[in-house]
Amino acid sequence: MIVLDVLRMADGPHAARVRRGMLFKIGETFCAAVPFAALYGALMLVFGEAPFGMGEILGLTGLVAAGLAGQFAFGVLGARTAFISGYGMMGDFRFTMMDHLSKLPLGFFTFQRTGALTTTVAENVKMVEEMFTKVVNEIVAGFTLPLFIGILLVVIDWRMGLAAVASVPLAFAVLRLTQGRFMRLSAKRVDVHAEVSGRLLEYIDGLRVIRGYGLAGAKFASLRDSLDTQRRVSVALEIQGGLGIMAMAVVLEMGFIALLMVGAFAMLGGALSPASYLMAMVLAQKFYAPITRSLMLLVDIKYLSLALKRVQTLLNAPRLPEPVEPKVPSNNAIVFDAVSFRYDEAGDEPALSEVTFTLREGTTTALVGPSGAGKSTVAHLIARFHDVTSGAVRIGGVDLRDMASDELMRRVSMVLQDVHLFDDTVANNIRIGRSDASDEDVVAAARHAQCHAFIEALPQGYQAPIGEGGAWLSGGQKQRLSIARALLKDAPIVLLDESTASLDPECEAAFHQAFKILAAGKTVLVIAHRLHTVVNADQIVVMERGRVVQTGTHGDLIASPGLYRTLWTDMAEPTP
Ligand SMILES: Nc1ncnc2c1ncn2[C@@H]1O[C@H](COP(=O)(O)OP(=O)(O)OP(=O)(O)O)[C@@H](O)[C@H]1O
Repeated sequence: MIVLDVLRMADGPHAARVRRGMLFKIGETFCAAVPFAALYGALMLVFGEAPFGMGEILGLTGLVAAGLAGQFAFGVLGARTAFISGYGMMGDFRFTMMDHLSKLPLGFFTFQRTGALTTTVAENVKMVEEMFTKVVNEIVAGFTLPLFIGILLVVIDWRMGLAAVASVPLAFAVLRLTQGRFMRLSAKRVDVHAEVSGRLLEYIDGLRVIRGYGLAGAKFASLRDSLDTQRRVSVALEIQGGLGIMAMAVVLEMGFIALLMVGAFAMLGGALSPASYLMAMVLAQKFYAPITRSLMLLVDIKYLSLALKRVQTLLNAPRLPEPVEPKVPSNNAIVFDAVSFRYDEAGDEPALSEVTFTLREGTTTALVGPSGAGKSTVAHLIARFHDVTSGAVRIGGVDLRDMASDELMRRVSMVLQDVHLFDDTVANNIRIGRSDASDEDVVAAARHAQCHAFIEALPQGYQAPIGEGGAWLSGGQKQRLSIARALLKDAPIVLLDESTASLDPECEAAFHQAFKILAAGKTVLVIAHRLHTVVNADQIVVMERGRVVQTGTHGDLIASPGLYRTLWTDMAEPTP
């Protein structure tokens, strides 16, 4: 039962408030029913069924005024409580979700998943928020008002009360009958919606390639297919949902016919007064509309329950486990001890097989090897983007899995090929490295990273907005900003995924100058794509198809036959 699920979700400090909000809503609807009792009294006066006097009139007027005042007071309190608890709870919930996302292995975030995630985090959570702030209380009101009116009807005449409520279970049954297909279509729509988000994300991300190959708009088949399915499912769902609701409403209103007839017979037989008959007719008008509305909301809430399920599935995705008793490394040497790793648990080819080597503290190790050899994977495992499949990665003698993730992140800086810039100022993008850094520290880091000159040349300098992704910055400028971040962070371990191939010689020189300052005294791992940049490394690890095939200095490796010497010779004598 979805309403129970919702209540279960409302735990923590907001739970009591959510329930209080519901009680206020019940109070509000009770007060809304009070004027009907007064109306009944007035009708009895008019039809001469009760003694008419000023006292009675004043009494009834007071009753209506009290009902309206109570309705207003409870209404304000209820709305306030529902909004505070609903938005408060979902605000906390969003933070929990962000925190959870930050602790998932990076393998979780494929394009399709990221699209679905955007839908879940942005839209589905918003839907659940609506449920808490508005829908649940509306349903509470939608069922309690008819309950009070039903009681009033029974008090007036029990036969009319029964006639009025007889159609309610029938309406429920009709709704249930039409629900199976509706829920199947709803589940499909939620899935298709997430798929469309993934496709859109892929489309926007690959827009340059798509345009380059003339695949823009409707020619981009996968997005078009998803949009077509979304349209078909949405139309079918609206038609199916509409049919069910209409059938249910008609069956429900048939209770009014029963009420008319039962009342008429009772009045003709002298068992019912005209005031009671008239009052029952008026009450019937207020009886069915809220039930129809509530049943419609229940259908909506069932749809919302699918959104809730997606949110719960996301929260249940397993995080990288945190140690119960975290250990602190004694130094910053890194050891790969017989590490094997598969991205896909079921896949045949491991990305790394039995990789063993040591990065001594304060030295620079270069990783070289052909494309796909596993170099980036090594760096990602040091940053614990994933956990190893077997073996262990240790820093200062401590297995990464025994180290608190905050401790690891404090120790490691990454300068990646793909520099991510946020839609913020230049200064704040550098400050990602250390959020409490002063302006002077930011400028000093930018100077050392060879960024100061181009930042100063901007009209707004360090306060210039970078724009999402930093589209107007060159590749070399982005990389140096990334070094400025790492300089500011000043972590003892630095991982550099070097892609200097895209830089012109001047930019490359500036980059290496900046990196030299960053690397001084640190334990450094450089993923090198061009061999001439690694000749001075303290150690070179040569990889091929996920294995370490050679280790040594440039001098050692060039002196003996092997992959390194082949790569070096090929580089020196490029094939014509
Ligand atoms: N996210 C991923 N999911 C599945 N397989 C992956 C993923 N990333 C890399 N791989 C695979 O793991 C292997 C090693 O890739 P890796 O990126 O570490 O190589 P690399 O040496 O850094 O390559 P390059 O020099 O081209 O960047 C390759 O076979 C690659 O296809």
